[in-house]
Amino acid sequence: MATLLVKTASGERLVRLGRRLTSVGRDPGNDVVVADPALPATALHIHFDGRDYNAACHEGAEMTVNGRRRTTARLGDGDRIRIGGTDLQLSLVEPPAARAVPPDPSVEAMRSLVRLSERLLGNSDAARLPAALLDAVMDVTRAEKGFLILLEDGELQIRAARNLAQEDLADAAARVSDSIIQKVVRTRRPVIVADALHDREWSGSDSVVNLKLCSVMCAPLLERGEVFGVLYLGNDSVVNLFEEKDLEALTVFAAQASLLMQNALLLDGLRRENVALREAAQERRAGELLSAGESMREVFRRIEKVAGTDVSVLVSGETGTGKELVAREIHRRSPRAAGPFVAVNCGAIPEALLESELFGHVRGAFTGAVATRPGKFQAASGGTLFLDEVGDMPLLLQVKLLRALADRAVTRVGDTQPEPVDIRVVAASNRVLEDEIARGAFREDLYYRLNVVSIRLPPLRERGDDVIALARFFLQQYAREYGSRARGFAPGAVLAMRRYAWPGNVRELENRVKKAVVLAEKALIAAGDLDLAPDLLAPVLPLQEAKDAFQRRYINEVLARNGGNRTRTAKDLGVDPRTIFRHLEAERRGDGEDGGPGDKERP
Ligand SMILES: Nc1ncnc2c1ncn2[C@@H]1O[C@H](COP(=O)(O)OP(=O)(O)OP(=O)(O)O)[C@@H](O)[C@H]1O
Repeated sequence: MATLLVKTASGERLVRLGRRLTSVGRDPGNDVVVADPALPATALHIHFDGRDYNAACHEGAEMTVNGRRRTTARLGDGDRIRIGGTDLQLSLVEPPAARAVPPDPSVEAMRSLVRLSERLLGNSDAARLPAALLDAVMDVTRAEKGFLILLEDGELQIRAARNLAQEDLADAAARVSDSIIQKVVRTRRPVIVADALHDREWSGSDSVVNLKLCSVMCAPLLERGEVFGVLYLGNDSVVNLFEEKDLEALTVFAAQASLLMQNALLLDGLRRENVALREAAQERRAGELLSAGESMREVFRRIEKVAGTDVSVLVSGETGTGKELVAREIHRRSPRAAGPFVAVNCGAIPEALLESELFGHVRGAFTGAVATRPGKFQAASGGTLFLDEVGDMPLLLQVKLLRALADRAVTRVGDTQPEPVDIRVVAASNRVLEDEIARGAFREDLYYRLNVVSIRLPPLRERGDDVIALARFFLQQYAREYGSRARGFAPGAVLAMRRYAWPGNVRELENRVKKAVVLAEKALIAAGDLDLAPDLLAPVLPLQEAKDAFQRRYINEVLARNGGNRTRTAKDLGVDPRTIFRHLEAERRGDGEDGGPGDKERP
């Protein structure tokens, strides 16, 4: 039968060509596996057509036959193929020497090591690889115990300790000689100790004497010349067990082991980093308000200031600006973070049910009240109660809410006994509560109780480049979630997003980006994908009109911050109080309504 002599840097071996088609390459799936990094996964095929052997090299590989470059070749006896760093020689007659001469044990050991390395190549699990490596090397040496030790933060850590039965060794640290390991680490060279107890160099070492060591072999694991660990093999019952050639084999194996370990450690690090990044992204999504610019600076400052206290906070801002997210962030950073965060949308619950929803009810309090039930106040005990759309709460309930907040106690519907509750309240409204007070639709005393500190969220259109930063964040998140090919925004889309007024604020941005990402057919999302047609874009105003609009908004905002106090607002803005008065007059004429926070002068 024809044979192929495979010669690589690490040795030679003979392979019988028993199949019609024999594949050769680095991949473990080949018939002839060669651990040559210069080879592609499959480098060539040798085809036996019943009479001749024909070699065909694969794309990406370069083959020479008897020194001449070829892609295919009919092979004759003794022909030499070179591919990558590997030589292959075909023999059509089995060499008699192969049968006559007994195999050289060191070559055999080397071959076993190569085979083992090939087998271990697929093992990239940094936790399990050390034990597998030791089992493999102990298989081909006569060691009865093996240790794989890594240098971690300057300390030597035993990552695996095995016996011949492929079991973990207990009390591993007490079974190795520190002096031998230290020498290998220091000199970066392997060490063989034939009879440790009688060796002049080692017989004085405490660890050697205490452990009654006989034969030890230890080789460094190197990465770019630096030691990152050692392979340590020992036998405590036989002296002169290891010979120089065993050390050679161990050195070769240690070089392979170094590569495999580095590879596995690198992969392990990348895996862990990947998990950490994913978790960070999730956490950010769930808990953090994103902002790249200045516009939210005041919001963040206030969140930080109030989070540690128990004061009530009123969050205002248009729909979709992130009011609930702010409430959650305050809770998350507060001493109540381990307690519940309970949100109630006061505008979404029918008036008749809201009281029982908030304060709970006793059995039989009304038709359908078949059992006594706690309300959201009780559920939030020890945590934070978020009252969303508080401006939609009916006046009668506002009185009860005020009492509950003042007394820190609630009375269930149908009950007479108040029960204490320990909660912190964060309220939100997208109505301007000062206007509601002026209309007589919101109680002023409740407003002051809720608004100990106010946080106003600017609409998205006033947040400058936040719109782009948020859009990119949502794009990345949804592209990952939906496996979309979208990778970024086309310049037209960026322009359109900057110009659009975003009446639905961050929620609208998130929804538009999500839809575009899901439907994306190209890597770059265009303005049309976001449904931002030119007629949706805010018109460009003459400069004076834009200035007037900004001034109006700004004065309203400062008035709101000052609870409608005109004198304080004028002082803050550095203008005459008459300017504020004229502004309010103009506003009143503009919307045709009477009243407003400016009507009541507060101290
Ligand atoms: N700064 C931000 N960073 C990341 N996501 C945000 C941000 N602001 C808002 N969002 C997202 O936008 C959506 C709307 O936010 P949220 O519900 O907090 O707004 P809201 O002001 O309470 O809305 P509404 O007044 O309609 O109740 C949510 O999905 C939220 O996660």
